[in-house]
Amino acid sequence: MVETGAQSIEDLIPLALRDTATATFRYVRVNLIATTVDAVIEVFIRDGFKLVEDVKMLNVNAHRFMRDGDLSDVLVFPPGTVLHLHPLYVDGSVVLQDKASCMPAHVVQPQPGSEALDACAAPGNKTSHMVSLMANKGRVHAFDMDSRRMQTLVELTTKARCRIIETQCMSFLDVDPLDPKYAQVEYALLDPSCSGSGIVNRMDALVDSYASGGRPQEPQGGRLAGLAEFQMSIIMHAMRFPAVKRISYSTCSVHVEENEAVVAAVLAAQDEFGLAPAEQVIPTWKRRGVAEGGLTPEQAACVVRTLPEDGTNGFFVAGFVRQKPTDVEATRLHLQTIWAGRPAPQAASEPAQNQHQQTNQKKREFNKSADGKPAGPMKKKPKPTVDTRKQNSSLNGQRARSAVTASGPPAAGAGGTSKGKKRPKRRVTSAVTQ
Ligand SMILES: C[S@@+](CC[C@H](N)C(=O)[O-])C[C@H]1O[C@@H](n2cnc3c(N)ncnc32)[C@H](O)[C@@H]1O
Repeated sequence: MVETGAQSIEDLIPLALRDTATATFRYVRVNLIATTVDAVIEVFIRDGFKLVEDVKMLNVNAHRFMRDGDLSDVLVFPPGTVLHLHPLYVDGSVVLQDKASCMPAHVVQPQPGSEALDACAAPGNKTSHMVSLMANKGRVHAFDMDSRRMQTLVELTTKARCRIIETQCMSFLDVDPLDPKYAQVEYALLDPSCSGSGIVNRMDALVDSYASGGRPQEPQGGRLAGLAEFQMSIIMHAMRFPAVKRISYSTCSVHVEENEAVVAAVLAAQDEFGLAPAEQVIPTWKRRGVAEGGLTPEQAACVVRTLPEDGTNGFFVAGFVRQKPTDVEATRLHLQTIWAGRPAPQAASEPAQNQHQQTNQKKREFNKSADGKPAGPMKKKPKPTVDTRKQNSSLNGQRARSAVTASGPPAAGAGGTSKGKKRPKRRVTSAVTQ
């Protein structure tokens, strides 16, 4: 970017392509690290824009805009509004991000001062959104396998003034959930590679989501099945972090196989997490999931779909919440023992020890391998296999029976840990602390 003299990633897009990127409304996410929604509204009004209350009044020629009715930090402009040269965008006070892509951070709801992870983070729009909601306080662990996209994440989140992101260029599936470093991680945003079939806005296709480069393609043959297995393994892996209590799972795909069916398969494969209730998942948004792929109508009402006719890209978001609280202190004590290589310290009390044993028992069950043998909860790299006790998974019988493994990329564009390929070394490409 520096070499080309571009000010932002959108500047790298040929002008001809920018003209085609006007199919949907233009959404402006206010970066709460830098400013407030009211302050941004004032600036636009000073610049000659009129604040209106009805979407029917949005008209590009009349310079109008409005607050978004579902997301408190988002403003809506008519299709075709050119904002990438606006000073608020250039200085990082606002981010140009499709509304649907702003939903996951609102579903995961990370609190200021807490710890969160972003499993497939680059180029980082949702990572910086979480940091904005966290008021730049706490820690966000951002993982991505693609070093080029990770570099973009570092640039974009630096521009957005994020100071609490620690990036690691590696497969999320190789991250050890029991590493003490992640013992406080309570929130997980999962936006893994997908078919990209929901993307209608060329600009978003180029700067925001889907896979690791290339164009969205119509899925062929088993590609969707491979993506679904990979997506499920990412969710199951995030569920192994002991303190994680809230997860958002999203795709920019319109296919049931990557959306409702993956959620149904995850619900069938474990019982630590359930679906977040509808009132916690963008409750004002009318379009919900479809009762297909194994989801009941009640479950489908808990997840969100968006379509181009809603003025956004096609997108899907689901929230998972831990059903029972984990005994984080017991887990921490246990981890301390393992990592220090010395005998277990006396637990604070007998009940805590019992609780701790129960927690491990649960984990052993959770980590059971496909043949039913315990994989061992304290393995350095626990295999993200899916417990196959509940084989009536709706993902499809074949897949549920074979259990998801994360040992190889399911299809071109999706990223597991590549067999036969050299793995990217686990490394911290940038660590920014407060
Ligand atoms: C849909 S994009 C993420 C977009 C990002 N969340 C955002 O909003 O800017 C999916 C990302 O997952 C990454 N990825 C694929 N396989 C991965 C894996 N096993 N571990 C971590 N990241 C992976 C890809 O490199 C790609 O950057």
